[in-house]
Amino acid sequence: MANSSWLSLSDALHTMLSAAKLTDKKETLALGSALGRVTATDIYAQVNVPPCNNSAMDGYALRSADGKSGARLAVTATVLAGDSHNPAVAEGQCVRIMTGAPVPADCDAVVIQENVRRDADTITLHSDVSPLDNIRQTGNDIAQGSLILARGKRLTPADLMLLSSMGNTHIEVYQQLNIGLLATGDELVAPGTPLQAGQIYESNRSGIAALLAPLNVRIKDYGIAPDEPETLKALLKRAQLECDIIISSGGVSVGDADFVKPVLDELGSIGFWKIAIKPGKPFAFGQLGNALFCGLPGNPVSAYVTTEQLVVPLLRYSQGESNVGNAHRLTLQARITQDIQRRAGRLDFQRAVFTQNADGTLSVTPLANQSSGVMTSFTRANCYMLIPADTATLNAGEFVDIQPFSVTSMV
Ligand SMILES: Nc1nc2c(c(=O)[nH]1)N[C@H]1C(S)=C(S)[C@@H](COP(=O)(O)OP(=O)(O)OC[C@H]3O[C@@H](n4cnc5c(N)ncnc54)[C@H](O)[C@@H]3O)O[C@H]1N2
Ligand code: MOO
Repeated sequence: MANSSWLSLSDALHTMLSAAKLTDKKETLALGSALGRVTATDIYAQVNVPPCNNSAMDGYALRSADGKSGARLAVTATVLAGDSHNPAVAEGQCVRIMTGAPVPADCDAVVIQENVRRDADTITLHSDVSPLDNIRQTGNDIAQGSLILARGKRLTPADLMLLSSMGNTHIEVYQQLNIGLLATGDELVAPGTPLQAGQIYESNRSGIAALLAPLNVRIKDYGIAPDEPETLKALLKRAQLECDIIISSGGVSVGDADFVKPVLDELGSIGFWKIAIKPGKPFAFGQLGNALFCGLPGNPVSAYVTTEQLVVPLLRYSQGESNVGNAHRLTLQARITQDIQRRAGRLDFQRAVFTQNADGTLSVTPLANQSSGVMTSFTRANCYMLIPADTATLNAGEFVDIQPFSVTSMV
């Protein structure tokens, strides 16, 4: 049943981003260590790329005025990539030139060698040549002084190549966020230990840490806390001094051993509790001293979904990344292959498999078991299928939104 006190996903995200403290601590890193970090300043091109007119092809540099089909030109010199000489080229002459070599100042075109016949030191053109043919002009990729990366850009491999192409060796980025991670629950034991009666293996921390790995944060693992308020308080008091953001899983519901919310209330403040999403309803957000606190539900699927949909955007925003807001996940449209009946009230993130049809359209089939404790359907799925909060019935053939798993939020 829907409840009017539950926030929508977008309102929850908005509240979290509004509470985020943008990091202002910067550091300078060698490019080799900067992948996935966020730029802390605007970066302007220090040089033209390419730095001089150079040839895009192997062939002959000439004056385009001489470039008529059938013309015969004398080959007077050779220029290789890396050469610095600038041979004079008179009317009726040309120079042999290689890809990447500087084009002599007297020339304004390059003809590819496939379009000439060479006899000793003479070439005959097979076709007309136009000004600037096969020339990569100075500054054509990047003009010196132009903005190439704006502040707030998460660095991709392509960005690092671009920076290197301009001669940069280091870059100013925001410092890593310190993220505290803990699991709560008396029943939990770390994998590697034999299970006793009543115990299960703790799995949420490994998945959450892996989901955060591309964000290049520093994770401090506080381990597994028992369902005991005083121990939890002591742990969170320590974590709030050591972390920018604390992420816990479990203990946020209404059971007799669910202490996370009352402890958050006592030590800090609760921003909101409960969101109209499925899974993930009892997600709690608040403040502990100077740290933000995200209390994920303990069910593994709920913890995973709320990490992806709420925690990742919060971290990206806190890291200084611009462009987090409206499009943090690519959303496509697919036709559902079966009827669905469900109880309306929460935006449903169903684990599903999408395929592409011969005509390019997409079809999507939800997996049979959508229980919040079942991770197997996650590993078999390749997308979320979203059912809007107010939708109770979907008929086969209708369009639904899907979010493919393999496309991350690095837009
Ligand atoms: N009376 C109600 N009961 C529940 C409600 C409700 O509204 N009323 N909400 C349900 C929903 S929805 C969820 S989600 C869960 C969330 O509960 P908690 O956050 O308190 O989670 P726990 O009770 O601690 O654990 C739930 C489940 O997940 C297992 N678990 C917990 N942590 C881990 C971990 N780190 N690794 C692996 N498995 C974990 C735990 O053993 C439980 O089976 O509450 C519903 N109840
Ligand atoms: O919200 Mo719970 O996450 O439905 O299982």
